[in-house]
Amino acid sequence: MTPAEIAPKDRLIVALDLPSVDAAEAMVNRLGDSVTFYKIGYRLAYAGGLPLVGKLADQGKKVFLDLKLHDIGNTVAQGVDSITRLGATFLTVHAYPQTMKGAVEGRGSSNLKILAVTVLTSYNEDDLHAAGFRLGVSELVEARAQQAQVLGIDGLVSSPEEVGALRKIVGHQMSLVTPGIRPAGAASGDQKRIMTPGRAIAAGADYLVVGRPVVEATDSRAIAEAIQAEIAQALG
Ligand SMILES: O=c1ccn([C@@H]2O[C@H](COP(=O)(O)O)[C@@H](O)[C@H]2O)c(=O)[nH]1
Repeated sequence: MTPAEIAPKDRLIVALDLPSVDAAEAMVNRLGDSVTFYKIGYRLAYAGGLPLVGKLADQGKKVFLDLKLHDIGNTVAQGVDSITRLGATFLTVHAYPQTMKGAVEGRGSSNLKILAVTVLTSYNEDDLHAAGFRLGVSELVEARAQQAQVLGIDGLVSSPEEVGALRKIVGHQMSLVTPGIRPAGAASGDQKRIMTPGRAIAAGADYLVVGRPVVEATDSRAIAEAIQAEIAQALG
């Protein structure tokens, strides 16, 4: 499927950052047929959430496993090989060359798509410098995107602020997935590079990841559907 063929509704990925499998399943039930794509990250994965990947896939949902792997290449390759059997659509690794190379090797010819996390959306220039990087956010995101492309990575995670530049580098060969999405007026929390759903889609993002604004809402389904409507409007 080319990015242009992705239905507006399927571009919203809801982050199930919830404390238990019961809480996650209750959220999936509340969202019903409105949401087709879910993300499982640290909180749920370490609370027994990995079997939920296959369960959601059996219900026709897609699952983004956001484990942000980073280790020596051999360990990453072996870990990713195990993960190919869980039924996820996307898996994240950090965008370090050895890590990305190992992930591509572990993925092999399976259907699992590897996304490289370029620079976390909670980081700004000061945070990067404090972590010892010489490059600024946009330079590091672009350098990592070029390396990811050469290594055969399937997609990139960045903030929507970098999507325009990334599209020029990688074209439509790689999926561009953006957290750091906030509906107008929503609290940014710890996110520092943020955009509204409509602006992120207009900038060229393929998928939007939204957690707290949906899962902490009084009416999660209404918020998810409002985001999907904004996505559809931005796509024209
Ligand atoms: O750079 C990144 C990579 C991953 N994330 C994850 O996305 C969600 C965002 O949740 P919100 O509640 O909408 O802020 C969360 O699971 C992060 O781990 C990211 O935010 N930035």
